Amino acid sequence: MTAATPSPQALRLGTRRSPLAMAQSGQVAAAITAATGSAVELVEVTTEGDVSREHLTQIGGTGVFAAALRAALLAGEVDLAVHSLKDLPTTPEPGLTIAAVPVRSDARDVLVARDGLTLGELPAGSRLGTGSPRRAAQVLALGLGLELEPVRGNVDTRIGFVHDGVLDGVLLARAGLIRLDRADEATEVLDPLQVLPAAGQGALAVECRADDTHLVAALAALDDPDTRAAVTAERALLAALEAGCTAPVGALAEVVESLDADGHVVLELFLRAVVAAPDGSDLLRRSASGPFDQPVELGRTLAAELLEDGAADLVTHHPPQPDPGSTAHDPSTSDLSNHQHSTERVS
Ligand SMILES: NCc1[nH]cc(CCC(=O)O)c1CC(=O)O
Repeated sequence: MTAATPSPQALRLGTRRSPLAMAQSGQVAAAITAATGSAVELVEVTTEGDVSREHLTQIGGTGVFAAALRAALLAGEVDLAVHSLKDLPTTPEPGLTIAAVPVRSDARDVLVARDGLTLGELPAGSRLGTGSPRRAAQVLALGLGLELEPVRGNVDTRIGFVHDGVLDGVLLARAGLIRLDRADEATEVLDPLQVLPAAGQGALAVECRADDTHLVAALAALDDPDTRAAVTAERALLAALEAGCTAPVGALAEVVESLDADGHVVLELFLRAVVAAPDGSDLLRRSASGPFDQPVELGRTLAAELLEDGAADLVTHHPPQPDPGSTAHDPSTSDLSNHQHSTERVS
């Protein structure tokens, strides 16, 4: 994807320069042009997350990708930006609005492993890379004896670790592979029954200045109400849990048809969630459904239930106490779980 020829009338779409960001920005730009007839040019915005070689959890986590794009929007340097919703902090940015949530791609995670292997086929001791405490915890909880290694870098870099034999596999979002036209490289699509995706995974947010009323109205053409309702429920759940717990969270809401008391078909949201101890030693799973038009209430209700179940205690999971005075190494404070104790969430 290359930047369009600059044109004074074109809408300026601020984007990170990673292949995935360029792909999804280009796809949204094409959809805007198709829906509104407006030309859209891509304007590269460098973010700290792209420049730094530090592990993402050490430079402030998920918000770094969004922050520079939001600053460029507020400064009037660009007119709109496309975010991966799962990378967008749950707190709204004053002065900006999410004008469209386009139709969601696949929300699920995938495994890209050597020799076409699935999780169940990988031998115990196999090493899997992920930068996501959520993915690590849920895969560890399967009890397969797999080892999880923190990795970062773009999709190409991470898959490269498998091709180069550095790792036996990596865990990624299927949506990213689809947008890069690489979905066929996955060796297994992980069932949400076992690995729930991040809140908002697979969905995009198109953000612009709230007072840019013409653009807000034009972008509404790209909005998908089902996706917006689902990710609103997932993000309300995440926001409510973030207030009281630092453990990794997975969440997936789907629009389902249900029958009301009179036998009429009504749309509902079905929300599933997991909160996991970072070492996978403990997981809380719950689901709930509610009216389509009350996604925030659904997310908050399910979060409250998970907190009642003890979600806030999961990150400080205490294995059986060693003998008093013992300085035995606690496996939950290994290098990997220290990364996972970050209060910032990564995918
Ligand atoms: N954390 C980085 C990130 N942000 C969005 C996606 C994929 C696309 C999406 O989930 O919308 C990815 C890559 C990945 O997790 O594999």
